[in-house]
Amino acid sequence: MTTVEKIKEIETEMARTQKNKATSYHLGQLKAKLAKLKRELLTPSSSGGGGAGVGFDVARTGVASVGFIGFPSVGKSTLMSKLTGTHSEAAAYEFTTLTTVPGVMQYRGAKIQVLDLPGIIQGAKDGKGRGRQVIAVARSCSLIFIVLDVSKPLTDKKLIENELEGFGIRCNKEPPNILFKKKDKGGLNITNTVPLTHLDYDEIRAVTSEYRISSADISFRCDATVDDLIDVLEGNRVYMPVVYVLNKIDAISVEELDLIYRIPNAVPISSNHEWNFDELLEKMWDALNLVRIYTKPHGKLPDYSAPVVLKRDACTVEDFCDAIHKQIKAQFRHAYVWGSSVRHNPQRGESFPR
Ligand SMILES: Nc1nc2c(ncn2[C@@H]2O[C@H](COP(=O)(O)OP(=O)(O)OP(=O)(O)O)[C@@H](O)[C@H]2O)c(=O)[nH]1
Ligand SMILES: [K+]
Ligand SMILES: [Mg+2]
Repeated sequence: MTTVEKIKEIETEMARTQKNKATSYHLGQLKAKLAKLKRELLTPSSSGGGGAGVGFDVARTGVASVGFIGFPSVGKSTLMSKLTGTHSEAAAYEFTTLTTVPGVMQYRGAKIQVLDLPGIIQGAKDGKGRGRQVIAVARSCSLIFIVLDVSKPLTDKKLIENELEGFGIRCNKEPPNILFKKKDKGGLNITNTVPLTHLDYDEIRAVTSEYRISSADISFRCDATVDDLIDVLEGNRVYMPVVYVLNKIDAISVEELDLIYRIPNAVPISSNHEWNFDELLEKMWDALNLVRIYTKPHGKLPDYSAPVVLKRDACTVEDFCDAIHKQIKAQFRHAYVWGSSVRHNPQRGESFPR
């Protein structure tokens, strides 16, 4: 039996098992087995799985990257060409784009790489079409635009999310707050700081036993599900910011537009007409979580024309120096930093430990 067939079998078994006290151990075990099989699909050693490959891996530039994921002909390439000025073939037939097409966008002083990708189909994560290579590229981006055609059923949104989930990508989700520490002996020590309403002891035991963990401290600091626990044990999940780009609003009525505006993290646009690009770019900027740093020569005004742009989780004075030139740190003495994160304006940033 192939891995995909084994996955199918477990999913069928799960669908016919009702969740109750008596079955929770069994269901926990099935979920853990499923997660392990899915990991097999993602590891390069298994047939056809793993990383991107020819035509899919492209040179990375810019401080951040945005990957476009969606079903065929939703307008990904049209959007890419309009945003970056780089031509990516767009046409009325499906699978016009067959490889990764990179482009660069300049926004608020930041150089952002945009990756137009081939359309995916349902079952992509299991190896249908080029889906796996496509999603592997998306996994390495800083942000994903899930592009949807608003004249198609909105259930497409869930289908795409499922494909990404199956590839270990978690959309707009924080990592579950579960502390896990494996030990050599002492058995399982399970504690929780909040009531666990989705998870019982049997399920936890089923999962840990499936992963051959007999001794560990597990501390739940959130109302976790069994999937959250498995995510922590698997450890290779990517917690990805996602913006839902609802394209082709020129093809629907104002009443329909009112409805789709309620979807969280979504921006309705028309790629063809360049409608609402401002809102899209603002959402993109917020989701990328970047900071702009302006240099100020001693006794002069800051140069507001060309910021150094860094990621918010890596924007210390040291990161700043490294972004300019690797050698700067050697001569560096101190910097004065103004802004919202400092204790007082300006704050003196000392030299780095060497
Ligand atoms: N009405 C309307 N049509 C659009 C819009 N954006 C794109 N299209 C049309 O949708 C069709 C597909 O556009 P593409 O940009 O090739 O779509 P894609 O998602 O890149 O397609 P694949 O590469 O095949 O997956 C083309 O005929 C476009 O002209 C839009 O805003 N409104
Ligand atoms: K197309
Ligand atoms: Mg395309």
